Amino acid sequence: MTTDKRDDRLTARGGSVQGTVQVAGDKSISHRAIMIGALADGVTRVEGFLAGEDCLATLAAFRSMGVRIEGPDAGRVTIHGVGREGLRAPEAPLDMGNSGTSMRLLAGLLAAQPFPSELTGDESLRRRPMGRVVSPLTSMGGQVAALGEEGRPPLRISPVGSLKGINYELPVASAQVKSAILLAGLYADGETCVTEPAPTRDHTERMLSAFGYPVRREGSRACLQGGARVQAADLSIPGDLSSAAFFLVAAAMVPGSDLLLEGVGINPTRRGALDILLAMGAHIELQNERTHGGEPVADLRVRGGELRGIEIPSHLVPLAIDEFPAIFVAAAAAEGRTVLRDAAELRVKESDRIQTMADGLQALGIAAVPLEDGLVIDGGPISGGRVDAHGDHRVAMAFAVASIAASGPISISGAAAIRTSFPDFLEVARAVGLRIEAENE
Ligand SMILES: O=C(O)C1=C[C@@H](OP(=O)(O)O)[C@@H](O)[C@H](O)C1
Ligand SMILES: C=C(OP(=O)(O)O)C(=O)O
Repeated sequence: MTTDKRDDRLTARGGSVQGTVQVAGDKSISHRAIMIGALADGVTRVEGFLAGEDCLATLAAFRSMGVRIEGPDAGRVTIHGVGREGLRAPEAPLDMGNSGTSMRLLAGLLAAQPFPSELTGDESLRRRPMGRVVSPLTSMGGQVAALGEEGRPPLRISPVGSLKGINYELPVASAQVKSAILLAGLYADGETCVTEPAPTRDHTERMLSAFGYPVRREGSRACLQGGARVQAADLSIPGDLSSAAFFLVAAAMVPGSDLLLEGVGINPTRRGALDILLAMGAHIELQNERTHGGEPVADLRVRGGELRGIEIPSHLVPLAIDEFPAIFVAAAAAEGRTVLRDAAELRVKESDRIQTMADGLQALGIAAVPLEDGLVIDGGPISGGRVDAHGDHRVAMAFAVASIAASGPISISGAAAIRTSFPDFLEVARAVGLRIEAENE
């Protein structure tokens, strides 16, 4: 999907971090707005939609299943819901680009449809494990086949008469797997329950409730009864803490920085990065806390100072899973050692984030030792250098902000994927004072 290579190489030359910014809309919530809005009876109006390539892949998939969607236009999207039985067979395989969320959640929804479908993606997505959704969906009676090696995409989904509800214990803490099962459960006979080994983002449960679909939460279990209808609702999507994390780190690690990030989601199942950075000594204040579209939101004021290395508590890992590239940069700039364990999931993201981050940090003179399930980083002087983001948006943005604390420019290849989650990253970064150039600009 990412064919335009103009901004695949970036050079980041440091700068400062000052001012007030709004980060892009939340990616996880934007995907779900399209999916659930499409299944609803009535018209759903969305504000704050993230027009990144991942969410646009979800949007395109629903258009090709007959859903009329207007926008995105300055974050506004209007979804003309077709109702729970209204999706039509797509004419071609659905290309989910770089987006694991799109592929896994759609696998659940499509397993319940009366038509066949196929889900494919780019080179990175075709390397990611899908057995984790194939297995529970098969237990529900679905026919989902992973056509790649060892449970990898593409996925071929065949229609079945009906699905049955299950009681599923997630073997890994994954909101994508939980959501795939719950979306299939909307169509299943009886009740579908998912138990998680640790809390994961609960945007699917919250959004279904906002669309009038009852979801029961009992401790670590989320349950719903199949067969009810979804009612259109207007939604306002908060800023993405996963995008804000790059600027939180940029500002927190350099004395003299002062930044206000407005309207950022602080859902307790997502805010692990805030708690980790606070434990590292970051000066972050949560201001003007409020609820926005069923999600807790705050303005985050962050001021630069000294950070210290910590042992990252395991319970925070799933709550900060996408923010580790940024947190590793904070650890590199911190005094002392940071140890992360219990984070093997990082190896199966858009890149192997343990290895790509360790390689990049080492290239910048930082002692970073990969573990099977984590990383040990000794903070120290960060030099300039060349790093490879391996087409991973979060790795590219992490190294771009690392330049703030580096003694020389950082040249980053494989950075075009930034458009998947934060298409205006360069504009926002420059607005706060970072000096970043894209090759051929
Ligand atoms: O449900 C979601 O929107 C997401 C869940 C997480 O993945 P896992 O479910 O694989 O942990 C996260 O890494 C991803 O960026 C978005
Ligand atoms: C892991 C991520 O996304 P996805 O799984 O949707 O590709 C991410 O955005 O960091």
